[in-house]
Amino acid sequence: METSGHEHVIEVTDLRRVYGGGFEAVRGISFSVRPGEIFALLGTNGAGKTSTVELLEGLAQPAGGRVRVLGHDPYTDRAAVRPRTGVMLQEGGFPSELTVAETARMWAGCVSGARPPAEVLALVGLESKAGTRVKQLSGGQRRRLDLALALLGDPEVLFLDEPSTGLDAEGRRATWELVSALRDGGTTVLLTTHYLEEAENLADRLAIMHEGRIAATGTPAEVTATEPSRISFELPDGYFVGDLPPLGDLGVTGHETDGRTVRLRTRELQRTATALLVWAERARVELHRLDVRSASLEEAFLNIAKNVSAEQAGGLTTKEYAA
Ligand SMILES: Nc1ncnc2c1ncn2[C@@H]1O[C@H](COP(=O)(O)OP(=O)(O)OP(=O)(O)O)[C@@H](O)[C@H]1O
Repeated sequence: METSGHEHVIEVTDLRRVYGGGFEAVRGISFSVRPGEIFALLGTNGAGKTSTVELLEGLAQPAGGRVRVLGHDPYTDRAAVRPRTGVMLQEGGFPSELTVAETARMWAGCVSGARPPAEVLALVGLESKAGTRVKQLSGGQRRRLDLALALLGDPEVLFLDEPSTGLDAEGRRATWELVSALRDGGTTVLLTTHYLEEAENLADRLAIMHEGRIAATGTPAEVTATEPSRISFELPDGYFVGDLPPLGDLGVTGHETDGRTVRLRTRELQRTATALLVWAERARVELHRLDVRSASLEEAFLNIAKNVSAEQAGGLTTKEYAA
C-alpha cells in the first residue's frame, strides 16, 4: 500500500480538540495505526472518541497537535485523503424516502471509481432490501446501509464510528466477519466502540480513552494483562486459609475469603494455579468449585476508568500508560 513513505497509516501526536465554549474534549492524545491493522478506540460516554475520529476524518481542525492519514493532513489536504478513506458516521442521515438501492446509487455518484452499489449491498447482507425505503429499515439495517456506503469507494482506510450499535447479536457477528475480511484484504480500520467484546474480538490493538485522554493502549492481551488473574475455590472441610501454603510464595498478590470461598489474585496465573493444585494433590483434598481465569478486557476497562477518576479526584494528573 502506498502511504507516502510512512510506516503508519494513521499518526496522531499530542492531539487536542477544544469546542466553542472552551471545553477541551481531547486532551493531548498520541497513537498510531499500522497498515492492515484494526485499531479500536474504546471509552466511556463522552470520553472523546467521536471528537477524535472527526479530526482523523478531516471534519474539523485540531486545537493542537498533529494528525496524519496516509501521510497527509486530513483537514488541509482533504482532496488527497478523502478519496482513499471510507467513513461510517454515527448518524448516516440519508433521505428516508429513497430506497436502499437509490441511496447507494446516489452515494456512488459522489465517489470516484465507486464499486457497483449492488456489490456493497450484498457485502452487508442488504441485497434483499434494495427496493425498501430507508425509513422502513430497522435501526440495525440502517447501520448496515451506513457501512455499505462507506465501502463504495473501496477505501484503503475505513473509519467506523460505533459500527454495530443497534445490531442484534447475529448482525454484530456478521459485521465483525466483514470487517475482519476487509482487514485481511489489506484495509486499515479505525473503529470506535462501546462493546468490549467487539474490541476483544476484532481489534489488533486498542486504546482506552477516558475524559479526553488515553488511559491504556496495546493489544487486547496487553491491556488485559494490566489486571491480575483470579482463582477461586472452596476450602476443603476442616481446612482454613492458614493451612494453605504461604500465599506470597504462590505468587498471590491479594486474597479475600467469603465463608468457605477463597478468592486469590495473581499476575502469575500458571505458577499460582500449579502450586495450589500440587498442594491439594499432596494433601489429598478436592478444591470444590475451582475457577481459574484471566482478567477480561471488561475488568481492565472498568478498573482503568475507576483509577483514572480516583487519581483526578485526588488532584493528580492522569497516568499515561501509552506505549
Ligand atoms: N459540539 C460540541 N460542543 C461542545 N461540546 C461537545 C460537542 N461535541 C461533543 N462535545 C463534548 O465533548 C466530549 C466528548 O464527546 P464525544 O462525542 O467525542 O465522546 P464519545 O467518546 O464519542 O462519546 P459517546 O461514546 O457517548 O459517543 C463530551 O463531553 C461532549 O459533551
